[in-house]
Amino acid sequence: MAKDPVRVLVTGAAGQIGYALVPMIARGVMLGADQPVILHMLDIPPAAEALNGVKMELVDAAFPLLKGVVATTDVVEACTGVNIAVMVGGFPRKEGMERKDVMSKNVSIYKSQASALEKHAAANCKVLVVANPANTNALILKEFAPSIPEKNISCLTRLDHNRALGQISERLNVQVSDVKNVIIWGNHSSTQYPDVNHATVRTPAGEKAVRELVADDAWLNGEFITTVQQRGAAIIKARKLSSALSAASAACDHIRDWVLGTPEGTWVSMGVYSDGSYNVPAGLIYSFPGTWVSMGVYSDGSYNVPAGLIYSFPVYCQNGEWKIVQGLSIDEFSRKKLDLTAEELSEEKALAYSCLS
Ligand SMILES: NC(=O)C1=CN([C@@H]2O[C@H](COP(=O)(O)OP(=O)(O)OC[C@H]3O[C@@H](n4cnc5c(N)ncnc54)[C@H](O)[C@@H]3O)[C@@H](O)[C@H]2O)C=CC1
Ligand SMILES: O=C([O-])CC(=O)C(=O)O
Repeated sequence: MAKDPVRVLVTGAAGQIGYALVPMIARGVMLGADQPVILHMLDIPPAAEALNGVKMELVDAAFPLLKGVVATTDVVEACTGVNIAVMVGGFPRKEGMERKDVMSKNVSIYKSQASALEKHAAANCKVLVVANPANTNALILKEFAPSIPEKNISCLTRLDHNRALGQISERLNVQVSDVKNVIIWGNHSSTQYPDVNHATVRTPAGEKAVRELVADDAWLNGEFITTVQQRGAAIIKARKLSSALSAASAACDHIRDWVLGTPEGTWVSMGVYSDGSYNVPAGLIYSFPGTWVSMGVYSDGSYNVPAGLIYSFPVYCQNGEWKIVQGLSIDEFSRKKLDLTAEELSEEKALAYSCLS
């Protein structure tokens, strides 16, 4: 029997990420090739005509899974009945503006959109905030939508996670799909910490540690980290526009894994026959980690990250829920980096709250 359509909201849908994202959703990239969708697209009145143009193109593309399109500048109409909300709309920094001015504009946008989602979205709506400052916008949304469970509110750091996978795959000349379990810790900003200490590559001889295969700690602790941290700026320099196709693709990855589960990503450990991976002797029944991904989620104090921040952690997803991967060892180098990005998020939180008063 055909599935009922899922209603997916994209805010800022007339912008460049929106333009890359909505056809992916309508093609089933986000929710699967058998999942019909109804797209809700929100933008602001000056972008109404462009938004209508996007709607016309969606009709012209004749996507079989697309069962309806709502294109509106009315936040209540946009939020009504949505099961998934991808928040891409926001106020960009303009010449001569202070950080606080940008924060203040976004705090007021996320405060009002939080209330609309809380009142009008479907029960158990899952929210992904993409617009920058993504972690702090998500935190404000959480604060002003108290009846949406905090586990349903997240921000996008999957783009950074995918960038880290891409860098390792290029460096080792291996398929990106054979690299797994990098981690992005913290803020979606240049203080984020891309961590490869638990990352592995699938090889004919089993899974091998990235550190062992790269065999260049100076690169892994230096240029690799700064390349991932500053990839957004490098794209802006090259394109004169910020990342859009990779951001849209990462947003689909984030929601897909959250809703449909991370690959072999169970949080119930399962003993399997060892093929020699991680240098575990072949022939033993041994419990190996599955594949995790990075998501910005509400900190519960795991890894001594202050509770009450939206912070990027490694997570497994199963049955529509995420869980922070526990028990990973954190060395001294990593500890400092986890703390530094947490400090920045605490400062952003304080700045955001000062804009509310
Ligand atoms: N978390 C991540 O990994 C990434 C985040 N971003 C962020 O995503 C955001 C969007 O990027 P682009 O699509 O390139 O920007 P864009 O400027 O092309 O589009 C933003 C859209 O949001 C709309 N908008 C502004 N205020 C709104 C409101 N109150 N309600 C609804 N719509 C509103 C604008 O009219 C515009 O159409 C930016 O904040 C950018 O910094 C970009 C790349 C990666
Ligand atoms: O830096 C920006 O404005 C865009 C962004 O977040 C990214 O590409 O990671």
